[in-house]
Amino acid sequence: MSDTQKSFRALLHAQRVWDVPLPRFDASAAPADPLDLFRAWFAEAVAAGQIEPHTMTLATVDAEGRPDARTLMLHDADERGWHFGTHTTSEKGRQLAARPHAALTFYWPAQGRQVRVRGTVTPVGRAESRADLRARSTGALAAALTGTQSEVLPSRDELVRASEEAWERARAEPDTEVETWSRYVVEPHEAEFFQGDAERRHVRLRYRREAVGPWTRELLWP
Ligand SMILES: Cc1cc2nc3c(=O)[nH]c(=O)nc-3n(C[C@H](O)[C@H](O)[C@H](O)COP(=O)(O)O)c2cc1C
Repeated sequence: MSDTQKSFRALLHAQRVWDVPLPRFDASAAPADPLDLFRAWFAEAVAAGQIEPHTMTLATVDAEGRPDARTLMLHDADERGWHFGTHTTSEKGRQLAARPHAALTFYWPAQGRQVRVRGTVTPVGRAESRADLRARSTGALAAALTGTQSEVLPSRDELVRASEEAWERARAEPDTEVETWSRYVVEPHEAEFFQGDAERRHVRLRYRREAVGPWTRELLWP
């Protein structure tokens, strides 16, 4: 084994998980709707000082059924589901157009918590997508205006040029439309809340429902 490999392994194996004071989670007192529990856990993550608790992994599948995943920002969570924004023309946008199913995961290590959501993905439509972008920062609009997400970039200079133009336009025309930008909503049929435990007796509470209707709740072996 090379020295680089050895030192990498030593560093890796020195890392710890569930090594901070963790909250107790009484699953028997959990609300009937996973949205209520998500909102409560989100507020607790913010209060616990969790960095960027509004970031999540979005997993999709490509045309061959091969998984793909990336980090995105949560734009909202309401009775329709969990919302995010992206380009319809991006890799994920194309994947979702062909196979409108996704999984989301949030990881909040400050409290040893994970939330998983699975569901059907629907674009919310032009009016809401436009409002979504308008409500966000100049930087978010500039990023959206830069466009061509997931295409091959021939050089860094090209990005700088396109980005400078996009920032200028975002400042001058804050209400400008970005045709390819859409807000999407993941309509959940399953959500799981995981509370880590130092003794590895983690609590996993899964919510499931067939269609729109009441949620069933069950505990899972960790
Ligand atoms: C913290 C963080 C937040 C991100 N938020 C978004 C987002 O809200 N929307 C988005 O399209 N990409 C976002 N990205 C970039 C994506 O991870 C990804 O690189 C991009 O969407 C292209 O993915 P795709 O090629 O699978 O379509 C974010 C990346 C990071 C690291």
